Amino acid sequence: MESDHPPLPTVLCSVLSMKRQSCEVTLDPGRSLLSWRELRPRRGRDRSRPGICLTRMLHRARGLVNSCTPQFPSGGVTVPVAEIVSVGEAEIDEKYYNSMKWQHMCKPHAFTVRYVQRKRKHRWRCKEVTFWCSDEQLFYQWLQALHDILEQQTHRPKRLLVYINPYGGKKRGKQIYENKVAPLFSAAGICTDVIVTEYANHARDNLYEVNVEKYDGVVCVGGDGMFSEVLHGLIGRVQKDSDVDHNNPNAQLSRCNIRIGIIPAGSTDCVCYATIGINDPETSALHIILGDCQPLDVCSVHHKRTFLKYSVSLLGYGFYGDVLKYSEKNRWLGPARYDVSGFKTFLTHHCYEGSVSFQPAKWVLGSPRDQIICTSRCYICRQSSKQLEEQQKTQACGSEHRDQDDDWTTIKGKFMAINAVSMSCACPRSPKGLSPAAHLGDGSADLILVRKCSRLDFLRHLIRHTSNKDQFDFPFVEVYRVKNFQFTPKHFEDEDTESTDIGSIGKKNFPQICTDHPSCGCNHVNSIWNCDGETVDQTAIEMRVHCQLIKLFARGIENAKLEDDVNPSKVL
Ligand SMILES: Nc1ncnc2c1ncn2[C@@H]1O[C@H](COP(=O)(O)OP(=O)(O)OP(=O)(O)O)[C@@H](O)[C@H]1O
Ligand SMILES: CCCCCCCCCCCCC/C=C/[C@@H](O)[C@H](CO)NC(=O)CCCCC
Ligand SMILES: [Ca+2]
Repeated sequence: MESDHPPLPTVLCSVLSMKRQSCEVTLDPGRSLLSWRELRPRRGRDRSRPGICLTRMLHRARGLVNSCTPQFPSGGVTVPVAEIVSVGEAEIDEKYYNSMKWQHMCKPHAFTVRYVQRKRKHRWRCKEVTFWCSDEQLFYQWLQALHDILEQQTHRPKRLLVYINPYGGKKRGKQIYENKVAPLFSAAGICTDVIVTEYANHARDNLYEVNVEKYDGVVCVGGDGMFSEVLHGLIGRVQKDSDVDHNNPNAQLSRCNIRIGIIPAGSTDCVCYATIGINDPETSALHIILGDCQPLDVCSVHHKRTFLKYSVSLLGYGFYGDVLKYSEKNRWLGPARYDVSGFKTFLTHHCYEGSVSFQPAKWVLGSPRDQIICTSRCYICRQSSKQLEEQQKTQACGSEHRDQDDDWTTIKGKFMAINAVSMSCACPRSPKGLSPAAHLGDGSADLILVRKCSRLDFLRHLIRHTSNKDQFDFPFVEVYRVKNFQFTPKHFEDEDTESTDIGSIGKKNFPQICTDHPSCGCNHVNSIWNCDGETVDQTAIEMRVHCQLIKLFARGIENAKLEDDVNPSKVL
């Protein structure tokens, strides 16, 4: 009787030589695993003369081919095919070749497998192992089998467009790419077109012109600002191509299917850190090579019916707006500019008056204080996006997104900081981020309101960003999971809100002195918005989250155990 099931792929199992040691090597296509383990050396065997045991190996190898399944109870190495970086003919260095006394053979039949090795704190390294085959036939059989199985990894990129910001962070972008990334891409057979940017917004503008279709991904080498350029270029290009008016705050934006990779070479590297778990160029390059895919929420920011910016990490007013404003003047300091400016901003201790209105993200399963961390293949993100899609289908409102009008909450007051984050915003300065339980792709943002408080209280709140303690556990801090929000500064409310000169509104208000409360610290009427590290001039804004609008070459945080990553500091 004929079976309906396709025949099981054949297991390839041979005795090969690795570092002068016999090894049983198995490729199991059914389970997509490559494994090897050393065979115990026989007593009395002359280990310095591996050539001698080749004949024995040859017999055993032939006997074992296609015959068994890998079972390595101890001591072996097993690598999922999905984590093999590349396979190729070994490049044998002369010294090793001579020492092997194999000079009599015309060519060594050896192949090298490069694969991902996990280190501490989400760091990945590319490890390599070389296997020697006893004859040419066996060598080609292995190369062919490994190439065939890697060909099935169809989600891996073959052609990438790379933008390098030579001036980001410590100005090491080019060096980082050339030394740490390019060799890995080339080993993995990835073709690249590399553009070293010559001015700010070069990458963004270029993305409107290039034929993006011919690439499997766009890579940016730089920090959050450089990522933001690529984000704006790609989203903008897709909306233009699909005739979506981005100035309409309710427009249903078209998703970008081309993935973005980030090689961290900036000052904060928040997007990279929060989606991979570390800001390490080699780790990022390996995630790109393996073809990881992490959907990411994007927030659109508008002033009235004018599009301002997109944000994926922090949209912050007050403290983080002021930090950015002062840091921009000190760019020459590199990454240290944020520390200097953070200290200065903390000392000035400004608060800002205004009103915040928002609609809660009712469909989401999580909440900002539930301590459920977003991880690889996050259940909450998958469920939330499914629910949101169904909701949108039933609304059946064509290309316009319509929110219900009945569930707005408005909060008025004086704030030290208003932060909206659509991801945790974890970064080296704050390993668990501004909102540790925020989700990368749940279609919501966490809106954190830090009301006016004493300097000491604000310091206690800030310090908790560097420890495991709950930064929301203060009477002056509130946090909401929202789908959108609007902010109107108090001074703006008093103005003619119908003014058409949008660009001048923020600038006009900024230098004014608060006459109401000369002693309360509100000596600046308005702050500015920090949108992923870029300044936004308008103070009155509205923001809306677009669920999973883009995709990154990342996989979220694997086995998120915050305790491992953060040194608990003193309770303040
Ligand atoms: N060739 C260039 N010359 C000047 N500025 C550039 C160039 N290429 C890109 N930029 C701009 O540099 C700014 C900062 O870059 P980037 O984000 O890479 O570094 P960073 O600001 O040090 O890091 P982070 O954003 O992580 O804090 C970005 O806003 C980007 O638009
Ligand atoms: C006394 C100890 C106090 C320690 C307080 C540490 C708090 C750090 C929180 C850091 C949160 C970063 C959020 C990410 C923002 C990025 O989109 C943006 C662009 O790169 N970076 C900054 O605005 C740079 C922001 C830099 C802030 C200092
Ligand atoms: Ca989110």
